[in-house]
Amino acid sequence: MDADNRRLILLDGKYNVSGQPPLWDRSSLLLRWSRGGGQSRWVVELIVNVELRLEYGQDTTRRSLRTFSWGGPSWEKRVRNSAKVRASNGFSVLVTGAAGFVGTHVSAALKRRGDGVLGFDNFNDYYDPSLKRARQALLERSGVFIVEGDINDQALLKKLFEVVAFTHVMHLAAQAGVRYAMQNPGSYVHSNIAGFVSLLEICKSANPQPAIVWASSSSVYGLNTKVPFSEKDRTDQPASLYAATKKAGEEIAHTYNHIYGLSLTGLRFFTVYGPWGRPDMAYFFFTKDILKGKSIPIFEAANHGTVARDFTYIDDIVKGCLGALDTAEKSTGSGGKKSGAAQLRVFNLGNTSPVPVSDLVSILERLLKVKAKRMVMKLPRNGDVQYTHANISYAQRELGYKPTTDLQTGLKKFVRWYLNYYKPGGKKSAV
Ligand SMILES: O=C(O)[C@H]1O[C@H](OP(=O)(O)OP(=O)(O)OC[C@H]2O[C@@H](n3ccc(=O)[nH]c3=O)[C@H](O)[C@@H]2O)[C@H](O)[C@@H](O)[C@H]1O
Repeated sequence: MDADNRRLILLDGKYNVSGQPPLWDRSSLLLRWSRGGGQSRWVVELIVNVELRLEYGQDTTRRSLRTFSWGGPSWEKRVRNSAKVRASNGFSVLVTGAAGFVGTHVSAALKRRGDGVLGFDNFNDYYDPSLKRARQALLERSGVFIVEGDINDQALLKKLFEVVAFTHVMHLAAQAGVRYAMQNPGSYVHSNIAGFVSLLEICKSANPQPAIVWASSSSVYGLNTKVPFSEKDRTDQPASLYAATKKAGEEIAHTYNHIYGLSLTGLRFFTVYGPWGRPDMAYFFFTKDILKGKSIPIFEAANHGTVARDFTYIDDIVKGCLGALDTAEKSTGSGGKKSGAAQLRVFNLGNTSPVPVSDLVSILERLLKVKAKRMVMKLPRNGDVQYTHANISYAQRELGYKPTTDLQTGLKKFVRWYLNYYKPGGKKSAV
């Protein structure tokens, strides 16, 4: 919509965004006495206060992106208890996206080794929120409290930093999924860009500033054809808005590191899978549909080219995340002021052995003992790339990262969890 169109529709009073009140209620009419060209007249001016933020920065289309209630002495006590460090030299970690797939596993692992962990999640309905609630229940049993809120809520984040002096932030809250970006682009900007900036704003002003480890993505390599992907490769041709927002996150990280001395480590995850995984991912919904006898779309590239992923098992990713936290140096600033250069890193966390999607389906068939109804389709141009393959030598050297789970072994664990979780009366197994 061009500016003039927008103005006309605004004058009509019909233009609104995602069920929000019309934008013009923030606008005003001005009556001005104008002189010029030998004439004097009254001029009516419409001051249009259009905030693009309303279109892309806010995502109110989701049921769960609502206002949350928080605060009060018993709430603060729960926050403090959850974040309390039990091991000597342990960390106090704020984990955003704690009810998510990776967030749950990382929170549980940190808690197990005696770190203080406070979870944070908005429980949005991108996929079945009951799975997030089940993960929350698991974490609660191990002593991790998840604060319900959105990372764009600066008052809430600020409050958390007043209650707890977090040493680290593990930032995993994000809008994931490469294909969904075409349906709901605003949700990617809301979480992965505006939300990240909101969090960094609070971290930069915190005293002490925490060190931040956050989830980037293998998708930043976009249309690159040189494999394996190395951190030194170009990342300027993303194939999806998801990838573009993760790439933007890496640039934003650079800025906050440069200006405020925040210690920042980005982790480029490669197609993470495993128990308690994300139902929007192919291995998960393939399992569901194979069991239901539904056909599954298997993508192939032009000329029957193989589509493959460097599928990485969740336990390996968790080790990489902990390695990143353990080697993160302190931020150098305090109260919004930098006092020296701070650490800035980006690592690939992959498995270094890409597997064709058709082989993934064969493994699932064997494990489920059901023949899949395969429907081979051309790779759609909606965000997917043909191939991913991580070079992990940098993470190996710096983080001691060494993936040990092949796809067959990892999927076996996933399928065992899946069958147990979705059986009648299931949903209680441990991480
Ligand atoms: O590494 C990442 O950073 C990203 O990993 C994940 O993206 P992808 O690698 O695309 O995973 P996923 O959708 O499971 O598709 C797997 C394979 O199945 C193929 N695929 C997919 C759907 C389908 O219907 N058919 C099909 O063949 C498809 O072509 C692909 O080859 C995360 O979702 C994303 O959030 C991000 O974290």
